[in-house]
Amino acid sequence: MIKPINRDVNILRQVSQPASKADLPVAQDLRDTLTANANRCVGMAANMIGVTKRIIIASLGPLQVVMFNPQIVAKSGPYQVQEGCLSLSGQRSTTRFQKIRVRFTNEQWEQQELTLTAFPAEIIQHELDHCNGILI
Ligand SMILES: CSCC[C@H](NC=O)C(=O)O
Repeated sequence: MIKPINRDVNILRQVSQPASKADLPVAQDLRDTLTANANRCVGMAANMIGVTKRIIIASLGPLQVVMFNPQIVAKSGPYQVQEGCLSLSGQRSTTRFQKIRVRFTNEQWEQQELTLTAFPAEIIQHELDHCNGILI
């Protein structure tokens, strides 16, 4: 279901709780909401739709990838970049890493790892910050 975008910083600043299998339906809400906002958004964390669980979605090329309990297990190549966020106005400068390895649970509830670079890596870092209550 398409959900309203949460702009309440009291919720956005909370550290999200680990996700469990019971949270699988949140994936569809994230997919629907990202699709509805695809003209201005490339990724979301569950707290952006008011669910303070560690779940993110990212548009990686043509795919929308949902990750439960994502963790960055390796990173290299720091750089500065200007980013925006659907939950905030304006753009802000932040530090990201050019290359990351992310470990997560997929929608089949299997553990998976992906190595990502450049913009896909940036999206994951932005959304994972949301899970930790960190805003750009
Ligand atoms: C480059 S990372 C930017 C991610 C941002 N989404 C909000 O969580 C967005 O603009 O889609």
